Amino acid sequence: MSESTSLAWFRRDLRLHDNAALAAACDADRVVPVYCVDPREYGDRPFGGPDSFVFEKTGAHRARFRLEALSDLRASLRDRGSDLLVREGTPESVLPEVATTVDADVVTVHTRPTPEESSVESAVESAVETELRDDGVELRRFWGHTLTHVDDLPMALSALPDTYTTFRKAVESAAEDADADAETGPGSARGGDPAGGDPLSEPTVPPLPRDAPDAGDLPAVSDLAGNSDAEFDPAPDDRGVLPFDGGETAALDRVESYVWAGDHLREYKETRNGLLGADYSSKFSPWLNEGCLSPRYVKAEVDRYEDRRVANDSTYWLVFELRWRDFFQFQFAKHGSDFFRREGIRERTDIDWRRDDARFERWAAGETGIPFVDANMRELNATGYMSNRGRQNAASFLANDLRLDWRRGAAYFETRLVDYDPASNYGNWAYIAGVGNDSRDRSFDVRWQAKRYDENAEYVTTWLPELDALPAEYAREPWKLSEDEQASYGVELGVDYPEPMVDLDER
Ligand SMILES: Cc1cc2nc3c(=O)[nH]c(=O)nc-3n(C[C@H](O)[C@H](O)[C@H](O)COP(=O)(O)OP(=O)(O)OC[C@H]3O[C@@H](n4cnc5c(N)ncnc54)[C@H](O)[C@@H]3O)c2cc1C
Repeated sequence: MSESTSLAWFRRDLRLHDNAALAAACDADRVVPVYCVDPREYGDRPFGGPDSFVFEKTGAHRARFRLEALSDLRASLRDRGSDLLVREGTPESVLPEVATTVDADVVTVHTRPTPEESSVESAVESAVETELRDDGVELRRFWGHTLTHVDDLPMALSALPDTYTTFRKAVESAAEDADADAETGPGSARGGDPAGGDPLSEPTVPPLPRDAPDAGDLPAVSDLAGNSDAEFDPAPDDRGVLPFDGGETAALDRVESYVWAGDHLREYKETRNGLLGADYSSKFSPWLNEGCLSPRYVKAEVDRYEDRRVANDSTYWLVFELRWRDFFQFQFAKHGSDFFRREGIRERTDIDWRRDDARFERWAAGETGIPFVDANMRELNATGYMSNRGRQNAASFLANDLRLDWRRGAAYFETRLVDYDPASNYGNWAYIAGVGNDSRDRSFDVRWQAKRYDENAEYVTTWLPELDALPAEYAREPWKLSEDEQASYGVELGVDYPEPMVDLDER
């Protein structure tokens, strides 16, 4: 009998642990792991219909992180006698060719609910059907990037509640019922993934077949993100919260150091709104979004921590936040590309969104004259990361104070964020702009927020050293300085630091 062969198509699931697609691929006798560097994910892209603008799809921070993650995955596979084939090209052109070369029977992949990702899957599916029909090759999709498996949702996707609290309560209660079932009897029969809520263990990956083509080289950051990040300096900025090394190895190290060695999980709920330093929040997001870390693995570590150390509001809250992540993933599965419309899923046509390139550029560069917004934008530009508190304020300022098309801000985040995910990013932006999953006013009073979360102006002066000489109140609100005070502190508004773009007193 001839041996069976599978292609394990890696995308944003760059890990060996809890990887349903890889585990299924490893049921075959021979496995060829492949990654496609898809040119559509890089370079300049238009966005937004008639009023369209151009933005760079993947900036240097995320490109760097992704390449490190690929290199780490390749090293792990090589340690196990396998390898990772890396090809530049669209998956629908690369995969049929590799499948033919190694005589594959099946291609396994993790499916994604977001429109661009799922259209690539469809293109691969039809290429495989058209080109490899006589060979009987099939594309098998697996769900593997959320905490709750799609098959375990307590409702159909079409009936998914559009408010987070209703969603969360339903999912929490279903998870409790499943736990009770697991304790009292046989597990429920569920398709797709044998593990239920538990992470899958790493499969045994067979050696790379001898007839597999050459593994190929990884591209350089400059090959992928050469445009708007011409000044990108791969050396980490020492003001950044973490260096964010890409890859599963660094991801598991971060879980170990945040949860166990540093013992930070016990106070996560109290510290999570911080702005400075490595440990006010988990910083798991880049690894979760490139798939170096599975959310089910994180939840299993939280459970273990609750058993061994403490179960409190903080341990609950980390999982609560992971459910927010799930919420937006499932929302995209329900509403699809409606999320990218300016009117959003709520079809709001009553907001007068403006286009003003100069004002947008000031926001993007961190030159608005509002220190709390500027410091956050400069952190994003320098490091690819911004805290959740910062994202809420920077997004709200663009959407609700400047009233610029919120999607342009979201697209800017898409370029820059090291942890960008379409559902988390556009879902949160739409929410704050008032066109997403909440009918309440979600705008932020940026002055109040700065006072509440950066009272001593430590954060703003870290990223705006030109305000360092000022007392905290003025560093937060430099427009209050009289001319005499500007002279005495040596900070001239309009010269050393911009005049504010809007009068926040008129809010
Ligand atoms: C305008 C805006 C854009 C955003 N864009 C992204 C994005 O592209 N990618 C992204 O992962 N997160 C995004 N977020 C959510 C959140 O800001 C980040 O997940 C968080 O700051 C990452 O840091 P952390 O891992 O330390 O978070 P923690 O506070 O430690 O939270 C743990 C995990 O929970 C998840 N999470 C927490 N808050 C949210 C949330 N509001 N929505 C979805 N998931 C959440 C993340 O996976 C995070 O890693 C955005 C938020 C806003 C307001």
